[in-house]
Amino acid sequence: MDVYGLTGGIGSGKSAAAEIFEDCGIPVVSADELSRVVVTPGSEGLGAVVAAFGEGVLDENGELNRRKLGAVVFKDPSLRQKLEAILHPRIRERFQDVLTTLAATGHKLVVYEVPLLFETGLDKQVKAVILVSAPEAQRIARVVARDKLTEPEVRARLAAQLDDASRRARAHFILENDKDLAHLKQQVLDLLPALRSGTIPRPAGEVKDAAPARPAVPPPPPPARPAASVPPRPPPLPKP
Ligand SMILES: CC(C)(COP(=O)(O)OP(=O)(O)OC[C@H]1O[C@@H](n2cnc3c(N)ncnc32)[C@H](O)[C@@H]1O)[C@@H](O)C(=O)NCCC(=O)NCCS
Ligand SMILES: Nc1ncnc2c1ncn2[C@@H]1O[C@H](COP(=O)(O)OP(=O)(O)OP(=O)(O)O)[C@@H](O)[C@H]1O
Repeated sequence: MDVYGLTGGIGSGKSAAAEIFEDCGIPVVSADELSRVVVTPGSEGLGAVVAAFGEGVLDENGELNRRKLGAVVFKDPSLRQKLEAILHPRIRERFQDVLTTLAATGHKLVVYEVPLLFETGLDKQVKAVILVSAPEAQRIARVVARDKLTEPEVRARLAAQLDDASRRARAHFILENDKDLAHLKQQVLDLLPALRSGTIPRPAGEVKDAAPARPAVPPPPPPARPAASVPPRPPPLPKP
């Protein structure tokens, strides 16, 4: 089964692109969603988070207070790494379970939406990387408008992620999401034949760094002068 990684910085439009893939009948698994599944109340994952960060990260219903935990871990890289060390192996395990189920139901390809695809080295394990890209200011404005995070909170997450230029250099396909959703949708539709056939271009960074390619067919030699163009020798002069 072919796994395509879908990634991008915060607010780039990963979920928007994921929805379009799903509308096209391609299953999408979201690492953000799995990161919620592994900390549901009563789960072993939530127990591990509480053991590491204390009961203070739970709300009155015993659920993880994600905003509170986010405020803690995005201020301190060592605490963020501590949380990632708890959650990432559990997310990976869950993903393998979902993959097994999808393969058993006859699916040939799946899109895995992972914000930290490059940061976790997962880009090396997928068939190809699809990047959703948009200018930083636009991404911040979108997330703030979504009313989920404040601008300083978004900036703190940005700081914990790879920059977009590095992502662009390493992605096989780039969806430019700096216009409306119809523009994004058209790019996803244009991408489908390549994903279905497995035709993967080289990342822009690799192409730029590579030695100039030799022409596939050497240029033809210059044409030989046609014999007919040689003026005929004049007949020998009569002997005196
Ligand atoms: C800190 C948590 C509880 C905050 O939860 P919250 O509901 O506010 O955010 P959510 O999980 O929906 O993530 C929203 C976006 O934040 C960014 N983000 C999330 N985790 C991280 C991280 N560890 N590093 C950088 N950016 C991150 C991503 O762009 C993501 O799409 C949560 O993000 C979390 O558990 N993070 C650690 C797990 C992780 O690395 N998840 C990313 C998927 S691999
Ligand atoms: N092309 C677009 N035009 C207008 N709004 C958009 C566009 N793309 C995405 N949005 C909106 O911007 C917000 C962020 O998009 P989305 O949630 O898809 O990003 P994301 O990369 O999944 O974000 P996060 O990293 O926070 O999970 C959403 O409210 C979404 O509806």
